[in-house]
This record gives sequence, C-alpha cells and structure tokens, in this order.
Amino acid sequence: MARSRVLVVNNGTLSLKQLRRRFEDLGSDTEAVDATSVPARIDGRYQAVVLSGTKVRAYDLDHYRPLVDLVMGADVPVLGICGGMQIIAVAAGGRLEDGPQRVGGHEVQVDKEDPLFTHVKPTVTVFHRHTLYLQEAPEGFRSIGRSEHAPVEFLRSDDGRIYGAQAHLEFRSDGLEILRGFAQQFQ
Ligand SMILES: NC(=O)CC[C@H](N)C(=O)O
Repeated sequence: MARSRVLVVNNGTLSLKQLRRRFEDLGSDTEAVDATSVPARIDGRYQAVVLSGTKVRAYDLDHYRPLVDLVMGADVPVLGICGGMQIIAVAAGGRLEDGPQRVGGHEVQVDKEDPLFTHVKPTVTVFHRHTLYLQEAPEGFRSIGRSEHAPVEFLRSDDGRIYGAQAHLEFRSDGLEILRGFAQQFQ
C-alpha cells in the first residue's frame, strides 16, 4: 500500500523535525509548509493535516485565515499541537487564558473511550511547553483530556475529525502513542 501523506503546517515551532520524524516513523510521508503558504484545498493530496506549535502569545486570525479555512473545510483528520490547537480553538470562538509558564512532563487524564487514546492508560504523562491555555472548549468541540492546570488538554470536534493537544506529543512515549492513535485514523 502507498504511504499516506501528512501535511505538517509549521507555525514556528521549535520541534518541526521531531514532529515530522514521528509521522515518518509511523509510516507516513510528510510535507512541511509555513502557515502562510498552505494550499487552498487538500484535493486528495494529503490524508491528514498536522498544525505545529507556535511562538506567538496572541493569534491574529487574519494571518491564520488560509490555514483556518483549510482546516475547517478539509475532509481529512486534523491534529493541532499546542499553539496549533490554540489557533483552531480561537478560530472556533474559544478564549485563551494566560497561565504560568509550563515546561516539562505533566500528567493529564484522558477519555479512554476516544480512539485517540487507544494505546495509552487513562492518565498519561506528556510534555508541555506553553503559557496560554483553554478554559473551555469552543462551540462544536469538547474537551477529551484535563489536568490540574487546564480543563482542556485535548480537544475534539463533535464530528471527531479535528483534534487538538495542548501538549507537544512529539515528545515522550505517551505522546508518541497518542500520535499513533491519531495516525490509525487515516493510515
Ligand atoms: N509551544 C507553543 O505552541 C506555545 C503556544 C503559545 N504561544 C503559548 O505560550 O501557550
């Protein structure tokens, strides 16, 4: 079977290489583009879209409009990592809170019944590197993971096509197993 192709949107993350590498190890080819030069449509060229983390502290939706239009209109699975999840949440009307800086491994309780978490236990340890966080899932989404720091550690659209993770799943073994759960939805 031909390898699936994942479009990795680089929003300025420090860990683009690791993120691409994880999907390549899981059996997909990856193509990286900057947020400002995403294609207008998927047109069957990619089987999934992954949004990397960011460096910014506020999201100018005009800047991200082409990316948001692509994500919302696509017919393939989407995963937003850290700032990538925040872009999706803000575009859907969510509000980000300013928290203390959080860097390192932290425990998160996840909804085991979701296919994203097929390969992990109900409590995972994942790597965080962020300050902003979501207090509430925006309309059309719900939280499928929470911690003592944030009530929305993982986000899922009501139709199950769009996922978000506040943690950098490209690090730590639980993160990789969650990426495996995501990859199984299109591979
Ligand atoms: N690593 C990231 O993607 C950071 C996201 C966002 N800028 C924050 O500080 O929360």
